[in-house]
Amino acid sequence: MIKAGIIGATGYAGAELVRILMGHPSVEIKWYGSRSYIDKKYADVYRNMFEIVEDTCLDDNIEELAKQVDVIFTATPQGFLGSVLNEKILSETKVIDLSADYRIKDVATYEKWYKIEHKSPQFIEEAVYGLCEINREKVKNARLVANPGCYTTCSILTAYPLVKEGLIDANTLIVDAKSGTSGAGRGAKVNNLFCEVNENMKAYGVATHRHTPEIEEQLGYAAGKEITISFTPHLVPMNRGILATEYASLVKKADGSYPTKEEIRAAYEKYYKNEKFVRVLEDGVCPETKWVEGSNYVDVNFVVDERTGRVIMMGALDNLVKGAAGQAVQNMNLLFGLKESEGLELVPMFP
Ligand SMILES: NC(=O)C1=CN([C@@H]2O[C@H](COP(=O)(O)OP(=O)(O)OC[C@H]3O[C@@H](n4cnc5c(N)ncnc54)[C@H](OP(=O)(O)O)[C@@H]3O)[C@@H](O)[C@H]2O)C=CC1
Ligand SMILES: CC(=O)N[C@@H](CCC(=O)OP(=O)(O)O)C(=O)O
Repeated sequence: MIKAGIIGATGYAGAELVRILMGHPSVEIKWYGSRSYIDKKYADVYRNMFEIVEDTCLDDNIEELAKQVDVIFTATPQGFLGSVLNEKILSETKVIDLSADYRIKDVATYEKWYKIEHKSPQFIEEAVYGLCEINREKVKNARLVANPGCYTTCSILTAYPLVKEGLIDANTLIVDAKSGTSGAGRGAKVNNLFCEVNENMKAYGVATHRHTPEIEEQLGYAAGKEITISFTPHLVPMNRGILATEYASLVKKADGSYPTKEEIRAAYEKYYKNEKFVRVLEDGVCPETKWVEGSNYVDVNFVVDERTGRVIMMGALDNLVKGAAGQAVQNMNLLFGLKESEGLELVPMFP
């Protein structure tokens, strides 16, 4: 059995990790890390775990944890892992970080967008960006995996084939994304109170959201050049789910015509035909958050708008599963040579 520890097990992403790992046949959770609930029974923090998890919350002492487990998940706020990571930890255990501390390769970009000084940038270079469908081979040999977040996983996977194949001008990409409120975490914030969120929809972080450089970096690798995009997130009154609607200009072919629907579908099939967790929907079917809820799937599709010369791409995922804990477990499976979908055969729930 793989011994796992979770720092931040009492947050929403950590709790989803607990739920998924409880059903994983090859993993046992040895450490439920917390900051506010030390010595309290985990099932008293999350009562859905009553008579399922008997353990008590421990602290966030990552150095002690590293001696005891094969893999550590850090489901902690930005800056936590960066402030505690060291060579000894990485020599003793694998680390999968659900925060953004090791996602962005350029430390100045991280510090500018996150407004945090990075305390251990020496590990940024070796960290592998854990978007499994794209970086699978690199993940297998990593010590440190930077698990992509919810908006970014959805935004990147939705556009990736068309950027990679040069079918769209990546610099024209506009990502309009919506997130359920669990994306903001369990901590109390006025903006996330029931009366602020219910029966309401709002954009936030317009032109300034920290996920913008992450999407630009990853799609830039696919494009083979630096790109600049627009990204606007919105908060919607749902518990879970991300829906990304993405617009980009199609690149004309040598004969002056636009790529056809069939050519675009062929690009999606080329990259995702064998991907268990990316479902390219049938022609005319738009992704919906409900159809992926509770599962590790990302549903994607597109419509060619011949009138404007643009393609509209759409993607949906569950922010806590493929957008966080599910993808982290997918990465863990790769790190330990397990079947990539082990413990992740979660059927979407409905209604
Ligand atoms: N929510 C989501 O949909 C997604 C979240 N993520 C990322 O996962 C991470 C966790 O997010 P989320 O679960 O939503 O956040 P929450 O606010 O729900 O949980 C944060 C967790 O971190 C712990 N914590 C808080 N501050 C500290 C600290 N200074 N030192 C150590 N531990 C601390 C908390 O402990 P306690 O509660 O015991 O105080 C809690 O367990 C973030 O980096 C986030 O960006 C990534 C993708 C999606
Ligand atoms: C609704 C909401 O507030 N969402 C969070 C993003 C989700 C998240 O936790 O960020 P990562 O994906 O980078 O880990 C936000 O906008 O900051």
